[in-house]
Amino acid sequence: MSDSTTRPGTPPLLQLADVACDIAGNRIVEQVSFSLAPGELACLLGPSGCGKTTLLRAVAGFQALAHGSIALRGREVANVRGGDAPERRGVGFVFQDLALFPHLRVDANVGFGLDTLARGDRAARIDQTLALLGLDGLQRRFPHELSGGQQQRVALARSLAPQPDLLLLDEPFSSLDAHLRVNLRTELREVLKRLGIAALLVTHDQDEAFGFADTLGVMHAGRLLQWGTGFDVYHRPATAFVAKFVGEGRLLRARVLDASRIDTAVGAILTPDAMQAAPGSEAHLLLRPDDVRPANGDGFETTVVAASFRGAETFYTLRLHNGEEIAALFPSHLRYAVGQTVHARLDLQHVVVFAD
Ligand SMILES: Nc1ncnc2c1ncn2[C@@H]1O[C@H](COP(=O)(O)OP(=O)(O)OP(=O)(O)O)[C@@H](O)[C@H]1O
Repeated sequence: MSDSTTRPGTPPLLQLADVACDIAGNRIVEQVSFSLAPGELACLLGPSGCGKTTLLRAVAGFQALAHGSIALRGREVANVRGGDAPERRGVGFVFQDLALFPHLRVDANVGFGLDTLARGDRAARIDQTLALLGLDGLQRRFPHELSGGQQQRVALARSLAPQPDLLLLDEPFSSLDAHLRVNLRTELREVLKRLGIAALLVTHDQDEAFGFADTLGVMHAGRLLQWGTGFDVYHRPATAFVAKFVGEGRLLRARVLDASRIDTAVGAILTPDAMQAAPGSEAHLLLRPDDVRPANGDGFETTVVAASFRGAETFYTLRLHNGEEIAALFPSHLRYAVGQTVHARLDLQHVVVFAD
């Protein structure tokens, strides 16, 4: 797995080496290795139950390792024999159940981890952090006097106030409506970038992952399948699972013709990398909706199976002559009815083929 974040000479901020975790005798996380550079924002993305939270808890120090090791700032903090307690790791965290102290006002909640600061510095830090998150003037409120979005901001402020160099976030926006979610993740990204704080955020929402992170880690069944930029994960998915899970797309059946060509229901396709698979063997070609364009009479014939208007674009499901279906995103001024014949062509910027 590529590890583009480590610069020679400087240890990564966080490094996981071949980490495995067991819960109740079951292997929940397996063979996970990646590293995070100072200030880097990363997301762990994957379906429910794939082990994202367990991995985050292992980094925080709430989950023991069954194998491998975790290092922070070049120093090992956990291995199979045990590890540093969470409070000794110097990382901030915001978990799903954000759990503000209900009996403490906002300023006391945010100042909770600031015992080592002098009184005046502590008050200044609380005010600065609240201002950063747009919470000016709410210092004296109790949590129950705040909206859900404000409570979420206070929880973020509390974790940011000690100025950790790494923040761990488990679905921190899950209780917010779609609009607040986008606003808060955009603001949080800006704040973290401004302060140079790295973050590892767990989500099963790919828009959130694309919008927040520099680097995405896609997990499935306890394993990290790919660790890379959003662009790479989308356009150069490492496995068929990543291709299907991230973005909309279909895998079209293909047959290897020779080292540089495959045959599909829409004709022969040139592959950029030499095909390792033997001629005649089965493979699959990834087609994203943005790989399919309308064509004027040329191209291949399809039948519209479903159309979903999305404003600027319409998302179509198109059936090919052999019954296979592909997805297409066309400008919405082109209107095709279900059952209509539509000519389409491929405009493949990245040809992704998975050998079976
Ligand atoms: N305390 C526990 N006891 C038993 N099984 C557990 C426990 N905690 C987690 N698991 C199991 O471990 C697996 C991974 O859980 P985890 O919470 O890490 O997944 P996740 O990817 O974060 O899921 P989600 O997106 O739904 O939060 C699941 O199958 C879950 O049922």
